[in-house]
Amino acid sequence: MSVLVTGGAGYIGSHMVLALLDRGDDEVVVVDNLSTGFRWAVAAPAELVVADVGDIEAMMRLIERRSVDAIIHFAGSIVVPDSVVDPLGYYLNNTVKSRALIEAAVRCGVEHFIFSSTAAVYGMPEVNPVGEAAHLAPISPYGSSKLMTETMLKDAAVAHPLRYVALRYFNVAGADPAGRSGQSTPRATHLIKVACEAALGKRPRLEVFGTDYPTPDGTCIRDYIHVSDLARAHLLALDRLRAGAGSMVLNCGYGRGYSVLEVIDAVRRVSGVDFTVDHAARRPGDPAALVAAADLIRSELGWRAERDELDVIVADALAWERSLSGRLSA
Ligand SMILES: NC(=O)c1ccc[n+]([C@@H]2O[C@H](COP(=O)([O-])OP(=O)(O)OC[C@H]3O[C@@H](n4cnc5c(N)ncnc54)[C@H](O)[C@@H]3O)[C@@H](O)[C@H]2O)c1
Ligand SMILES: O=c1ccn([C@@H]2O[C@H](COP(=O)(O)OP(=O)(O)O[C@H]3O[C@H](CO)[C@@H](O)[C@H](O)[C@H]3O)[C@@H](O)[C@H]2O)c(=O)[nH]1
Repeated sequence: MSVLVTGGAGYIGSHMVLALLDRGDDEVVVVDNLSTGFRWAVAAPAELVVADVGDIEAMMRLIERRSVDAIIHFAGSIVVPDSVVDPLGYYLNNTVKSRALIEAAVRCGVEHFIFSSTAAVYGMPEVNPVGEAAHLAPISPYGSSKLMTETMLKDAAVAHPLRYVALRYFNVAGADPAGRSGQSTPRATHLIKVACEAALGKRPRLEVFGTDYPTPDGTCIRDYIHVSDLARAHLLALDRLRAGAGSMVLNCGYGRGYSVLEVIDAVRRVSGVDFTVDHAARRPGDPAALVAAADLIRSELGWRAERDELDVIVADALAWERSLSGRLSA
């Protein structure tokens, strides 16, 4: 039996492949169209198939050839502001193509499906920490495209012998502690990555988007989760599904938030570099605070955080950023 990891050449997917291989699950096949991922990010002996998850026939052939019993679906488009500019592109890549993949799974009898959802399904939550039962009101096409996939999975799981876990990631950060993978996308927009680039002189400065939010220091608060802790949550979800558990929707965060200024302090502290920080206008669509209620994932999966110190997340991200320059041309 193989695990199919879509988007396994990308940031989080490449850590998932490492987590599977590290625990001895060697039958791993990756599907990635390399639109933002990297061939080198797929660790051996995982097989990389360069294909599009929307190609239902190709997905069915692959599922049959590798006897896939579980799909972990990371492939997608991820930049929230881009989704506002190109909503139909986001609905195509995230929703329409996920529908094709789910149909391939159903037609081939794959019973276990894990989906990368997002805290963006909550929009601007009225209460923090935000629980899984909170009102779902995405404010971007990106968040809507992910919520629509959650809905398809919910309905498909009623009609077919398919069980799924939708994991709603909060802000994913950090890198493999052993230095084998990390966030590599050029022109990244994520705060910790951008701050590490500024600390290493790859950017002239960091801009703080908004200092007048109703938070203690006026900047936005987010729940940053280490990518290795997140990958481990997927392993546990996979084990639960294979053991017969029912479908679940779970937040992935630590339940603790840090402001933009606290993150900048951590990057300055860990790097020892006092890089330039400018105050800028609010970025459209940013909620003031987004922190996970993280009890359900602990009770349902027995998940425990291992790298939840902000300085550890930053140190891993910084180490990866230092090692990155030579790799991107590969
Ligand atoms: N990074 C975060 O903070 C975050 C937060 C919440 C949810 N997520 C979700 O996690 C998943 C992975 O995100 P990431 O940060 O690793 O992004 P990423 O861009 O590094 O990885 C996405 C991968 O999917 C591939 N891909 C995209 N469209 C494809 C398609 N149609 N067919 C085949 N491959 C395709 C890309 O080439 C890339 O390798 C995404 O679904 C994203 O929405 C990420
Ligand atoms: O140069 C920067 C970059 C970010 N920020 C701020 O930092 C915070 C975090 O921003 P970012 O790292 O871009 O993450 P989010 O916009 O919170 O979105 C991430 O986290 C969401 C879940 O919480 C996911 O759905 C998204 O895919 C993922 O990009 C926000 O307040 C931003 O305004 C800055 O001030 N300056």
